[in-house]
Amino acid sequence: MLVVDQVCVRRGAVFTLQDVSLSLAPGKTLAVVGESGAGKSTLISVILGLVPCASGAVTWDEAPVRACRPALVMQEPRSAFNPVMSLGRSVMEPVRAQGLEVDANRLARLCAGLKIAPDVLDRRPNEVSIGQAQRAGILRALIAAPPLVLFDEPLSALDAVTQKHTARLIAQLQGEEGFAALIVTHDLGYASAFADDIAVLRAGRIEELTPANTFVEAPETAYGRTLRDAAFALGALERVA
Ligand SMILES: Nc1ncnc2c1ncn2[C@@H]1O[C@H](COP(=O)(O)OP(=O)(O)OP(=O)(O)O)[C@@H](O)[C@H]1O
Repeated sequence: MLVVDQVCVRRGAVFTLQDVSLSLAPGKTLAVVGESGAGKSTLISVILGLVPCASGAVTWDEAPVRACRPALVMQEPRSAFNPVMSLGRSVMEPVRAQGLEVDANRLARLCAGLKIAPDVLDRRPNEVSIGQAQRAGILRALIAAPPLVLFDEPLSALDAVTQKHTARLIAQLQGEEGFAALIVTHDLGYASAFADDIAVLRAGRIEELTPANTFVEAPETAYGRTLRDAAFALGALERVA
């Protein structure tokens, strides 16, 4: 399981994460919400070991997280891929980097689930739609069957119908594969519908960590209520319900 234990991250003189603690078990989904600049991307970076902890520790099964080869679904679907490589070649890289061959059955099953036509993988990122690139990003993350997947706004580039389809698909694949999922999102409707728990990050601290099914009815903090009410005002919660 993923354990983030009293982590502080400092950028220059400023702490961008302070005393952040959370855990995430296999098969579970934690949504991290919070306004711009709250530290959500920094949390992903520190989990992946891309920025150091000033204090505290991040582990997967009591070892450094990178040892479990976590996968990241990046926010910008097209720029997440090498522009001069076919999507298919980029997708295979995490498997080949481990000195393994791609399991053709697994690839076919994931492509079918993600509705990725074979010819899409022959194209470069600028030759597919943003939605196709986003689904290819999810394929690349899942192809090597990682135990931990970090999703940074995985639905942000998609229209509402494709968002719903892709959210359900991620949940279905998680049910089959049992990976732990940490999802950074601005979308409280998505978080409340698909996560087990919701962590509200505010100015680098966890303001509250609440089961998703009670967050909509009863956020634990005034700031949680502010976020919830803002999402209601924009219609985000009604959209998923
Ligand atoms: N490389 C950096 N150097 C200095 N400060 C940084 C750096 N990256 C991020 N920050 C600062 O850290 C804080 C948290 O940024 P972060 O990108 O984690 O927020 P976020 O919650 O992901 O925001 P958004 O929703 O806008 O993506 C911000 O104040 C930001 O300006």
